[in-house]
Amino acid sequence: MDQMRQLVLVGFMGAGKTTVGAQLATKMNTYQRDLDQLIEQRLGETIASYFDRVGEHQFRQFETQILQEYADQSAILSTGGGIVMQTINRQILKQSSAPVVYLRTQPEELLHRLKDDLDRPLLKQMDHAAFIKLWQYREPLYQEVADVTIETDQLTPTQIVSEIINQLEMR
Ligand SMILES: Nc1ncnc2c1ncn2[C@@H]1O[C@H](COP(=O)(O)OP(=O)(O)OP(=O)(O)O)[C@@H](O)[C@H]1O
Ligand SMILES: O=C(O)C1=C[C@@H](O)[C@@H](O)[C@H](O)C1
Ligand SMILES: [Mg+2]
Repeated sequence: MDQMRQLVLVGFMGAGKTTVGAQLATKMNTYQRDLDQLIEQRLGETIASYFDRVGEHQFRQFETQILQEYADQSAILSTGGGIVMQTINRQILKQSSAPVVYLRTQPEELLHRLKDDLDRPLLKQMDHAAFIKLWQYREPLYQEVADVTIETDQLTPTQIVSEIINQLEMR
């Protein structure tokens, strides 16, 4: 794989975009950008606090603005779990020169991974049934933008990194 080859990671919250993105960057000797972190840096505020203050609609508008800025700029771009909710974001991802990798994880496994996590605003508002419903709603949207899908349930982040590199090299 080229040293600076670009790649975008998408998937539901807890799928491992931030964790896998960081490991991929080390392995590929390049850098990772995390869209949630870029948003927080730009806002000077956590997403959780911004969400509470202005609501989801305004957060999504800001998310699109930052995605537009970085979609073609970053070596490895880890996106937020809700990036596929906006049609315009899906267009940006499909038009990006970077292959889009969907980290696909079953909702039960995600709930297990996130059980002690209080930082994700949407998680705070949802019971298990609502979480599964949102997963089912988003699933085809991730598939729509993905060039490669990796089933992550049974894999460690290190194994996922190897699988991504293998699959991209085979393309
Ligand atoms: N393959 C994996 N197996 C087990 N645990 C994992 C795996 N990938 C990530 N995790 C754990 O799951 C949690 C969520 O991971 P991470 O923050 O990378 O998800 P994310 O996709 O970036 O979520 P978000 O969309 O909310 O930013 C972390 O505690 C992380 O250590
Ligand atoms: O799934 C979602 O909609 C979100 C996931 C996080 O990455 C953040 O982008 C934010 O909390 C929204
Ligand atoms: Mg993340």
